[in-house]
Amino acid sequence: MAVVGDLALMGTKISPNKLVGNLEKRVFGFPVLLSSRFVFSHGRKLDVSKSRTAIRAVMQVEKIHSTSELNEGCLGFDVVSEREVKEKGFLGLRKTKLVCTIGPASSSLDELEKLAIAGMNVARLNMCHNTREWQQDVIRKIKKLNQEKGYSVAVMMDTEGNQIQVVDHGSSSSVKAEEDSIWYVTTEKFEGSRPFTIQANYEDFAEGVNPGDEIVIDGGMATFEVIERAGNDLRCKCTDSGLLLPRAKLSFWRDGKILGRDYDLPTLSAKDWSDIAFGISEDIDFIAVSFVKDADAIKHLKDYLTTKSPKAIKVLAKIESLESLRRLEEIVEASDGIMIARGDLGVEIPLEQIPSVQQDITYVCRQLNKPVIVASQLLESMVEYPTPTRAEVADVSEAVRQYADALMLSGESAIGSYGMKALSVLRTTSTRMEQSCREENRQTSLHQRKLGVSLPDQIAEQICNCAVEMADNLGVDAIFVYTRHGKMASLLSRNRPNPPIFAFTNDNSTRMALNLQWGVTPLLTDLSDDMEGNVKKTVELIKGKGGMIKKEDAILVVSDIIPISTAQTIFQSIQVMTIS
Ligand SMILES: Nc1ncnc2c1ncn2[C@@H]1O[C@H](COP(=O)(O)OP(=O)(O)O)[C@@H](O)[C@H]1O
Ligand SMILES: C=C(OP(=O)(O)O)C(=O)O
Ligand SMILES: [K+]
Ligand SMILES: [Mg+2]
Repeated sequence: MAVVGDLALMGTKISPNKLVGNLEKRVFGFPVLLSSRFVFSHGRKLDVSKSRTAIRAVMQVEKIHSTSELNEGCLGFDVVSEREVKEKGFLGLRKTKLVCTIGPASSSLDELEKLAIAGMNVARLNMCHNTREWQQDVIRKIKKLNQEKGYSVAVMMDTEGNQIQVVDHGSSSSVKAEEDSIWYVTTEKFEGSRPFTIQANYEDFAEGVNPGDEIVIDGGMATFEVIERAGNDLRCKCTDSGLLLPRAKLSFWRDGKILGRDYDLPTLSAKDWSDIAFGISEDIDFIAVSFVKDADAIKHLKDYLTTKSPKAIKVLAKIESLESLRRLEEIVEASDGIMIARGDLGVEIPLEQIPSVQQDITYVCRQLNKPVIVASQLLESMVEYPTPTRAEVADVSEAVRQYADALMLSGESAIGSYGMKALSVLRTTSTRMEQSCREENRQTSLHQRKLGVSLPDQIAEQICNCAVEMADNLGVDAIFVYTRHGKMASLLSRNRPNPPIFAFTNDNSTRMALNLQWGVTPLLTDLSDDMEGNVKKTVELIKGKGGMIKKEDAILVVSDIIPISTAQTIFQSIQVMTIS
């Protein structure tokens, strides 16, 4: 190993241009066997308040050895990504992650495996539907497929929540409300259906509603005008005819504005807590919390999970109400990720606001480095038909262009006959748009807010920003990151690099959590404090897979492996190597 340069920088600001400039001079001047390496090191005793602390950036050029004394080990490459790399090469890997809601149409082992093969990264169980036994059976089937067949599908539980704005007309199919017909909305509970009667699921649903107010069903499926209020019940006239579906959602409007209603109900109901306990015992990976109002419920759940769950379950907040939009930043900060639940959001805010709200939420999530899922009605027509509408394809493309981390199917995969086809539309549409974004170099216009407060966090962030700029400028084939908790992988992903990010971790919950992160392929492997050894070992293991990594492929390596022993120095580094 020859140290060819040594520069000491004051503070944490390191110009990416300078790094890239140096790298180009060095790397391209050397034969392919040589690699260039930047090491930023800092001791644990560094005091953040002392901003003048010098950080040494040591530039080294070393020969990558192809040694035979590698640690024994294996590489948890899921079968789907492995096949995709072999078929399409590193740059052909899809970046946008796919979530599928599992329902009666997709719950058999066979159907689940088909979805896994077609690219499902996360399976979602909506706790509004079906029984505990059914849910348990689905979760166990997914775990079985992962274990026995080498898939890596994470499991997400989506809480029922206190869904108060739900009404039912007592029939399992839709009912048409004709213009001028008179209907009753009642809190009375009865079995079966009564003509022109809708049951509300919450006693006080009519609180504060006056005659003349409008009731809008499912964001515009049908509209009623309130004629009279009698106790808790409402007598209404249909002013815009349309369909009432089972479990329809409603909103109240006055003078063209939605009535924001503050029901004093906890975000997580007693049933939700019981479902969460069940989820922990079934080793699920994500909990998506419905109808989040503020950060408190998220913090509460995260505290609860810290004491009750042996592994790190990630908590996602669903943005689907006016309240959650008003407190967006605090909710995003408190959670591990966000779902833009456009179904209910479209009931709570005017539909025409959904596209801009979606854009705002995806932007805030990227700034605060939290993965974001765009959900609901992406390919709704495919619940019935084998092809999507052109408008649906355009909607999916736009979500990908906004760099959402993940796209979600609901009824398309839960009850539709064309779940597999819908998933393949998401796959091909996202791959196409990702390619356009790369060609246009769109990610260079991303402005990332500085996140890190402590010096180590600032260093990690700067390293990842620089690493991605280098990776894109150099046109490397892949980025390798060695990470225990996934932090560096997510900071790299946040910059939406052109090459794929392979995240090597020794923690299965990190691996599963990274399933939602744009452009990251998580791999499970044992890691040691010896970075050199980790890199050599994983490169050899990938080489051993055959047909994946080629001679002269350039790999950019980032590491944040923090030594278990606190006495040791933390090494965070960017290294570029060429495969020999
Ligand atoms: N586990 C399930 N069992 C039965 N039906 C389900 C299940 N999950 C979802 N569905 C069906 O798929 C539709 C779309 O799913 P989703 O968007 O999650 O629910 P919802 O429409 O209730 O918000 C639901 O309306 C429901 O008919
Ligand atoms: C995803 C959503 O939530 P759910 O399907 O649970 O209503 C939504 O409202 O868009
Ligand atoms: K739900
Ligand atoms: Mg919802």
